[in-house]
Amino acid sequence: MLLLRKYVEAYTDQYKKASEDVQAYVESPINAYLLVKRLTTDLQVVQDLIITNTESIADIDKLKPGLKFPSDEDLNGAAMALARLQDTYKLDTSSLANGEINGVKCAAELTAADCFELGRQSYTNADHYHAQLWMMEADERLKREVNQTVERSEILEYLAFSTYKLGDVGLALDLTNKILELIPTHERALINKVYYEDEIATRNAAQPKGEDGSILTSVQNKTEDMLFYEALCRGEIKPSDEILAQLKCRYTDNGNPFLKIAPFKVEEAYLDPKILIFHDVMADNEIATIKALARPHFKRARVKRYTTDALNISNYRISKSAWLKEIDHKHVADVVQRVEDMTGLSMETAENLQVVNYGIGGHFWPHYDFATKGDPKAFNRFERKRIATVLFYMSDVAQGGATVFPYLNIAVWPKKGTAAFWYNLHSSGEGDLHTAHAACPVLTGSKWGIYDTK
Ligand SMILES: O=C(O)CCC(=O)C(=O)O
Ligand SMILES: [Fe+2]
Repeated sequence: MLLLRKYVEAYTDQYKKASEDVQAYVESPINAYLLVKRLTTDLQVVQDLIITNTESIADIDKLKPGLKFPSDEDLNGAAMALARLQDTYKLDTSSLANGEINGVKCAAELTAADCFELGRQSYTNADHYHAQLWMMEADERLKREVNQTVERSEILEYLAFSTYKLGDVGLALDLTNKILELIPTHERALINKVYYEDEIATRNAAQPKGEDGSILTSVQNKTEDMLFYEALCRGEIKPSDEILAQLKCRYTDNGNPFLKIAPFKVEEAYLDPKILIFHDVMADNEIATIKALARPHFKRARVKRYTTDALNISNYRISKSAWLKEIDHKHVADVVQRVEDMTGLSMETAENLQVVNYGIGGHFWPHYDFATKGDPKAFNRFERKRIATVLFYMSDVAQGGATVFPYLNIAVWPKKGTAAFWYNLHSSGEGDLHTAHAACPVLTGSKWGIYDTK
């Protein structure tokens, strides 16, 4: 009973602290992780909090009644989001643990136990690369901790095993010997020692292990395509000078008399396929209305599996969506009309407007907006081919969050009030395979968009 009271008190304190941190948490993935550790309830809440943040203390307050201790699943989601950010934006583990992102201090420091927890979760995901990084960091931090937050032998055990999985048996053995210096009777260490020594003796050591079918997030396991995608997200890749030289900016009225007075400001981002950026196409008050209308209806985005036709939550698309109709508000109808004016395409076949919010770590892996060949539904008469896509940005994003086209080497950076527009199909009606695109993970801040396909 006493123990229970202690838990509740500790938790209440954590909760208070977490609420104060909300603003800071919006700024930093590390704070997001700490926040999840402090007040998660269930997976849905983690998704709301860390993955697609809710931006306000009122939202956090709503969670109060259901508070429970963070589950393994919650912490796991947080660790995966952090690993994604770490890889994509080449974030250094020690700096992250110091609460720094790209040289700017924006979060509290992690304890050795926090680092240990991140390592343990990575290990559970068979992500031995990040497990090793975080366990090494935990060990470093532990040396400096007066009140030690975790047992060194536990760190060393995970560290030895991930090191072994990454192929360095010699180091795994050294680490295991260190455990035995601390606890000479450590049972698992004694068994592993013999095992590692055997491996070394049979010179079987060079082979990295660990193909157990689980998620591969380690840098070692990344394909060239993934590494290229991440470089694009970091803004390191550009189209050739020849291609850039052909791009123009212009005013356009699309032959529409109404637009003669206020033509659109259009910037070409690519010519074939045509990708255009429209500047200043949403007013601040429209953005405020649309965010407010969408907020109560947000649900974690789901992805259709064509094999089962079921809509699933998936790690390759992490964001919240809500759908709005023209009748919901004049501002929605105005935006729908604007899409028609911008594109010259009728909105009759369009889906409702999808409002999307990505929080820290939120992203959408490279994909097409039209049904691809392998998808039997592509030939279903109910499944429309999406001719074009319009994407309005309703926020700037402090760091990360670009829309990138991996086959075209271009990155479009979100800017409040602008919109990107592209055709997904060739004029023949066939899908244009160069239109593959993705939403890079948000590193700091929050990304808001309206997504409309027609
Ligand atoms: O948010 C983005 O940058 C792209 C989103 C997207 O491609 C989609 O929702 O289909
Ligand atoms: Fe898309």
